[in-house]
Amino acid sequence: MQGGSVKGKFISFEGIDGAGKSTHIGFVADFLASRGKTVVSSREPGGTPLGEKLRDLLLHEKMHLETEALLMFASRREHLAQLIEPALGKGDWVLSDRFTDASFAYQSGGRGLARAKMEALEQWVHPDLQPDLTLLFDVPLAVARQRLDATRTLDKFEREQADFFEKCRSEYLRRAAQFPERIVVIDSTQAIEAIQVRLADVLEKLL
Ligand SMILES: Nc1ncnc2c1ncn2[C@@H]1O[C@H](COP(=O)(O)OP(=O)(O)OP(=O)(O)O)[C@@H](O)[C@H]1O
Ligand SMILES: Cc1cn([C@H]2C[C@H](O)[C@@H](COP(=O)(O)O)O2)c(=O)[nH]c1=O
Repeated sequence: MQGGSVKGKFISFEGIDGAGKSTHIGFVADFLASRGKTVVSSREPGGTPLGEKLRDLLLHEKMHLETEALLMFASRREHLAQLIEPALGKGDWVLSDRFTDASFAYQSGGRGLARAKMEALEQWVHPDLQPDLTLLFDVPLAVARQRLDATRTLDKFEREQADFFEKCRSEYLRRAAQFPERIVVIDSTQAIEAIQVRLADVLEKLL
């Protein structure tokens, strides 16, 4: 799924807020390191100094939905140029807490921006590169809300209503059905240990 000169592997982590992505990134990094891989963990929006400034705006400022989509892809463009592509070129494994599936889920699914606009941005920003594997942590909304409420001060996205997240989740699942060779759906209602057994099984197949 990657461009010709790329040597490492690229794994993205997706799911609605509170689904449990971040909890498992450390496990995946340790698992891959134990198999001799050099691992770079990052996130979107963010992952570079400029991307982190954009993240701060995106998570805290109200803006037009097209501005939001464009800034997500601006952050992504920088992330690809500064971190993802150089790391893959060196043979490193890149783990990204979210990538373009999140834009489809949140800006198209949640906010209602036409999918064709998202596809155009994707074609512009990374026409020849997709993750080798996307782990989609899927939970019913009520479970995600309960986990979030227990832990933190909510950002702009996390304060959205239930309907918004139902639409984000539906779009994620629609994309999983569209790209079954890339996106693996993980039932994130399971206990953390059971999820890790499943992750190890999925990762073995990528090594
Ligand atoms: N399988 C699980 N069972 C029980 N609790 C879990 C599970 N997975 C994650 N949690 C807990 O849920 C909370 C949210 O998890 P986490 O931060 O990993 O979610 P996230 O998907 O990364 O959220 P966000 O996208 O908002 O950053 C944390 O307190 C975490 O310990
Ligand atoms: C990449 C990307 C992210 N988002 C949203 C999804 C989340 O609510 C936040 C990031 O917060 P997290 O705690 O690091 O998951 O940003 C989005 O709407 N569109 C995107 O492309």
